[in-house]
Amino acid sequence: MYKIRTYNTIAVEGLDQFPRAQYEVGSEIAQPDGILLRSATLHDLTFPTGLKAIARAGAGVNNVPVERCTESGIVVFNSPGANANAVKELVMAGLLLSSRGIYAGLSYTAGLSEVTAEDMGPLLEAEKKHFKGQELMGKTLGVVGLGAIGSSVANMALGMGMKVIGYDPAISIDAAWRLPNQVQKAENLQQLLSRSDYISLHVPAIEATKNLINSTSLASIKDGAKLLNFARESIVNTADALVALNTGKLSAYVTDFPSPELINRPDVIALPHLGASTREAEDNCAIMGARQLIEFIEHGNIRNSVNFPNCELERTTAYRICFANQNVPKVLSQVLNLLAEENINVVEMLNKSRDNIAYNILDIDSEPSAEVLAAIAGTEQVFHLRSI
Ligand SMILES: NC(=O)C1=CN([C@@H]2O[C@H](COP(=O)(O)OP(=O)(O)OC[C@H]3O[C@@H](n4cnc5c(N)ncnc54)[C@H](O)[C@@H]3O)[C@@H](O)[C@H]2O)C=CC1
Ligand SMILES: O=C(O)CCC(=O)C(=O)O
Repeated sequence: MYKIRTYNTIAVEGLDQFPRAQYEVGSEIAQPDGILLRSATLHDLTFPTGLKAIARAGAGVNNVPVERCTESGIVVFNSPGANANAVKELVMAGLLLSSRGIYAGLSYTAGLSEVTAEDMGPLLEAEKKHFKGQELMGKTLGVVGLGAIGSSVANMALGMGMKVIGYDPAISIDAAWRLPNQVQKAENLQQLLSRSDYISLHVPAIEATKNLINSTSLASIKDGAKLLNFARESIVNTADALVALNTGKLSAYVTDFPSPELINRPDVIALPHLGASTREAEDNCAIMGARQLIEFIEHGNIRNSVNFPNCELERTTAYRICFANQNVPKVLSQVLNLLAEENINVVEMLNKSRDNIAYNILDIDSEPSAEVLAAIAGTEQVFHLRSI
């Protein structure tokens, strides 16, 4: 019986992927083979013995100690693109909320319950001047990070008649293909900031993006620009953003990651991390995460990992060995020799590497003995071995 520990509320559609005859799934499981989670932080987790993989039902893995997982041979997955549409739609709402008097107007009308039907019309017509906004059409949106969400946001904005400028120094080939050619390329962040009426952030929370938006970068923005942060709190220096709001340099800050000093300001739209909170996105992420765990646990296949090479081999025999090693010469040949000494034939194999990790899937024609498995596990540079 395999065991999956869940953190956070995971969509039932994802949990239903685990056949209950083979899997026990729950939030109280102590010695799991796999973990399926959303935003819960695992940084203080002591890895339970036997933990093989962690699947983040979502995009950002800043809540997972990825480096420590790699050192312990634990594969970490995310679900790329699975919630991109949900975030894009909320960015669209953020653009509109920061441009039109929607929130202030709603608050105003909510206080009119005592006004008579006769007085209502004239009153609204007299007061609406307080809630005038601006249109998005013709304005420039700067998109920082052109991955799954950023490229989708860029497309949406073009569809709304905006001009779009994008910045992503590490854009993937797939993401570049997804981008319409109307998206102008910024040579650097400063150029993007200086040309944008709206700036939307879609980068991961990593060391390189910490405080990406700070007093120095904010100095480059157009007076009165609006900033949208649906990425992570750490990407914007809140104190510096507040100064920019107070001086009018920024006219609005829309954030999915508010801190206390941002609450109850008319120029801040603060949401409780709602970017991916749609039924569709939660289903997509949970299903993707669950399937990735099942593939890995049952077959050693790796799809959408953030720390191991992706490596998938259709199963050709009843016996499969999967192992990871430091990406140096001769390790694979040593393992093949150990198998050959036991007269075990390799029917199919796949070897993939990523940075300093190599991962191997070997379909073999007979069951490996405990001795040969121990010899492989003891091979220098091998740090993860399973016989499935
Ligand atoms: N508010 C919410 O509920 C959600 C927030 N997110 C956040 O959005 C982030 C992005 O998500 P995806 O687009 O799905 O990820 P992605 O991996 O598809 O795209 C991220 C892009 O950022 C680029 N990038 C990295 N460093 C950069 C830098 N310094 N400057 C400019 N670009 C840089 C990468 O090259 C990549 O193209 C996630 O890491 C997560 O933190 C994601 C989903 C939901
Ligand atoms: O699970 C969630 O609601 C958060 C999603 C998110 O932030 C992400 O996918 O990076």
